[in-house]
Amino acid sequence: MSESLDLSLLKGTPEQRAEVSAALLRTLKTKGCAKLKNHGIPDELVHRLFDQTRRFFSLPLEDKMLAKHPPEANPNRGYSFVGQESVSGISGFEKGLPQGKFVRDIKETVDYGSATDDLVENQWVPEEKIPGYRNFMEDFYDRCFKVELEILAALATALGISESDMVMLHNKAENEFRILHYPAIPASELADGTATRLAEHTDFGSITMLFQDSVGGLQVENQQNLGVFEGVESSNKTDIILNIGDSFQRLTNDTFRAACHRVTYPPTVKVGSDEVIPERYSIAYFAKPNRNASLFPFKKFITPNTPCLYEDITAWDYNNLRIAKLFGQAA
Ligand SMILES: O=C(O)CCC(=O)C(=O)O
Ligand SMILES: [Fe+2]
Repeated sequence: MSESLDLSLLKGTPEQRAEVSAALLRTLKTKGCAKLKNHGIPDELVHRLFDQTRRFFSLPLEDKMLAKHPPEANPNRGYSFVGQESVSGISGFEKGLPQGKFVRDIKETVDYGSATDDLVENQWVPEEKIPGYRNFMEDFYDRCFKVELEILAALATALGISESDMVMLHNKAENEFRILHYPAIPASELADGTATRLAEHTDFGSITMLFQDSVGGLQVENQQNLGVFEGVESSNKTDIILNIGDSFQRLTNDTFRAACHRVTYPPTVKVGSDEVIPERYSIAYFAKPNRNASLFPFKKFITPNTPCLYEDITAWDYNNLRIAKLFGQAA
């Protein structure tokens, strides 16, 4: 994966802004994801985000279950234990493939939304279990929202569409924020292909901003070489790893395609060996268009040569179509 892009240049001269926006678009279109540094969220807070995440997952299971996710997809809030959700149900979705074989994800997660969301509530463990946790997470969500809008505006510039239309489409912060823990596991347990850390998938929203620790194992499909998954280098956990989701693919009428990604063996561990794959933590912020917004492609992308590929659907209906496939398959 190429160098991290310097996001602070978005606040530089008009030339710097145009240059970094174009580089962002180019990297996403070729590599499938981009790494961003100087994004405005202080390093110290990213380190604390990992600390808080570790604290949550270190709680006993009965405490984590005090903030449990319901067994079904919605409301998509709260703690999902290992095995509750499996992403293989949507693996072929973006490529129009039928549902493939079921693969278990060996991960546990917690999903949050905006603190001001009036449709669904976040699930928190009691404050005394992890003092300061809720405040920290709510603040971090808000910080991600600010960065999200800057990135979306930059992408709009690079695509030649209205920045304000793009921002308006996302101004309600109806996003999702997910902490993930992949427990340590013998490599041999993943060897027969019935289980993995996180099965191949695309994200549903507009853009995803991801933080990963230094363990490694995240792979993204190269957009110029489909079928080839490249490891995302993991030495700097304060970098944001950015990728495009399906909603953006629809809005741009496939000018921009959502990149498939997955989490598997880190580069240091031999496939099927007796080694134990170390535990891994990551945090994903899924930026989504407002629930009531239409995902119909922007006019600019519908031309005689590029006819419209998509029916009209609201962001919320589309989200629910996708998320329904994630839960309840383990039985
Ligand atoms: O853990 C990771 O690095 C990736 C997480 C991810 O792709 C997701 O939650 O959608
Ligand atoms: Fe993802």
